[in-house]
Amino acid sequence: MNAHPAGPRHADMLAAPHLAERPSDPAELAMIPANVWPRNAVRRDSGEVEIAGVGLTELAETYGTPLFVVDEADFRSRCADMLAAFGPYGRVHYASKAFLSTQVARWVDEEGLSLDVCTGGELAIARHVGFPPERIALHGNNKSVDELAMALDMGVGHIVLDSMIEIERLDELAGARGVVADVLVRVTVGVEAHTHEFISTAHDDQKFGFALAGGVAMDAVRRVFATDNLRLVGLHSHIGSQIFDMDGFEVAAHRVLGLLKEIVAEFGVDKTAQLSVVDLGGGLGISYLPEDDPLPIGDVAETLADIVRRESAAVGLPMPTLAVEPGRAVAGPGTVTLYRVGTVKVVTVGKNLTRRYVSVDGGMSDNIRTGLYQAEYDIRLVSRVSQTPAVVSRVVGKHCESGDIVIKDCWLPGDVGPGDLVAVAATGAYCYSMSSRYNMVLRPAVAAVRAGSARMMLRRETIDDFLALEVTE
Ligand SMILES: Cc1ncc(COP(=O)(O)O)c(C=O)c1O
Ligand SMILES: N[C@@H](CCCC[NH3+])C(=O)O
Repeated sequence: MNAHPAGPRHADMLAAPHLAERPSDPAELAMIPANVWPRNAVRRDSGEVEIAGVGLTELAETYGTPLFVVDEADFRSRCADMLAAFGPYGRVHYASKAFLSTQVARWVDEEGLSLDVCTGGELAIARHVGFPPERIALHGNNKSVDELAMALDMGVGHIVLDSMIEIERLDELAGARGVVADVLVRVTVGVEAHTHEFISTAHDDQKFGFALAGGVAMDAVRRVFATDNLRLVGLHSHIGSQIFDMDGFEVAAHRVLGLLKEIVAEFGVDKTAQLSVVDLGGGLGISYLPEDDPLPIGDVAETLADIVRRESAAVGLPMPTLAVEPGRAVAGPGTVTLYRVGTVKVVTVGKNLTRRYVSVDGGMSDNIRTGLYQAEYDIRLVSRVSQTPAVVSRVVGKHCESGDIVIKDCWLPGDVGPGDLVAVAATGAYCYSMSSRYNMVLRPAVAAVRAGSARMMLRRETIDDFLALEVTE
C-alpha cells in the first residue's frame, strides 16, 4: 500500500520519471543493500548504520563531514578475491588511480597484488612505502622524461608503451643507464565497450595506445624489436571501465592474440619467447545500485581465462600469462561518503510538480562522477530510521554550480532535514582520487574502520594547506 497521497506522488514521479516505484514500506528505504554497501555495513537496532562495528554518527562527530569511510577488511578481501580468482592464470595489478594513499599501497602490497601507476605522483607514493618495484607497472599516454627516468631508476617491473615518441624516449633513457627495460605495447583494439563514452578507451578515435587498425601497433612492435634497450614482454589492452558484459573482452582478446600470432610469425619463436603476458586491463564493473548485477569475480576470471586459452589455441600459441588491472572492483564497494544535510528546499518545476533539493556539505569536489558520467548511486539516511513516506529527492552539493549534483533522483524519507547524516555507497573509486578544490571547499578526510575501531588515513584539508601554496611577496 502506498502511504503517500495520490497527488504529490503523481507530481514527484513526474519530476523523476525513470525512478522505480515509491518504496511502499519505510523499511525498504532503511535497508542497506549488501551488494552495494561495504561488506561490513549493517543497520543497528537503534537505526544508526555502522561499518566494521563503528557507528557513522560517531565517525561524523570524531572526524567531521564530508568523510570517506573505508571498510579496510572489505578492501583487503576484494584484493584476496581477485588474487584467488586470477592468481591461477597470472597477475593482478591494482589500478591505483581508483584510490591511492600510503595505507592503500601497503594493503595492496600485503595482500600480494601488483600495482599500476600512471604518474610520477602515484609512483612516488609507491616508493614512499617501499612497494616492491618489480611488482609495479607504469602506464600513461604522456609520461614525461622525468617519470620514465624515475621508473627506470626504481627498477619497476614493466612500462606500458603508449606512443612512438615514448619508445624513442625510453630507449634512450634505458641506454643511458645501461639497463634493458621490460615493456608492454598498449594496443587499441577498436572495441566500443558498453559503457559511458568518456570511460571507454579502445575505440579507434581516442588518445590511448597504438591502433591495431592500419598496422600501427605492429609498427610499434617492430620499432621496439629494433631498439637495443627495450625488451617486449607482452601486449596490453584496456577497453573501458564499469563493464558488465564480457563480449568486449572477448573481441579484445581475439584481436590481441591475433597480433601476437603476427609477431611470432614475423620474428620467430626464439626471438619472441619472452613475450608471455597478455594484459586485458581493468574495467570490471561493480554494483552502484541494488539492481546492478555484475558477474561474481571468480566467474569473470574463468571466463577471461577461457577466452584467452581458446584464442591462443586458435592461433597455435601457448596460454600466455593473463594480467588484469582492476581499480574500481577493488576499491569501489568498500567505501561510503558520509555527508551532513544542511538545507532542504522544495522547488516548483511545473504545474502540480515540485522537486525537493537536499543539500549536503560536499558535492562535485568530492564526487565528480555524477556530473561527468551521469553516474548513479545508492544513498541512505544513516543516523536514524524514519517512518515518513519516501519523497523523490535530488541530493546536491554546496558548490556554485547548478550541475553540482550528487544524486540526480532518489527516494529519501520525507522528513530528512538539517543535521541528518546521509551516506552514499560505493564511492571508493574515482571520487577522492578525482576530487578538486573548487570553491576552496576543503578536501574531505578519509577514515579507515576495522574491527570496531577507526583511524585516519588522510586528514581533512585545511585553509593552511591552501595558504601554503600561496606565494606572497
Ligand atoms: C590502463 C588502465 N588499466 C586499469 C584501469 C582501471 O579500470 P577500472 O577501475 O575500471 O578497473 C584503467 C581505468 O579505466 C586504465 O585506464
Ligand atoms: N574515472 C572513471 C573511469 C576511468 C578510469 C581510468 N581509465 C570513473 O570514474 O569511472
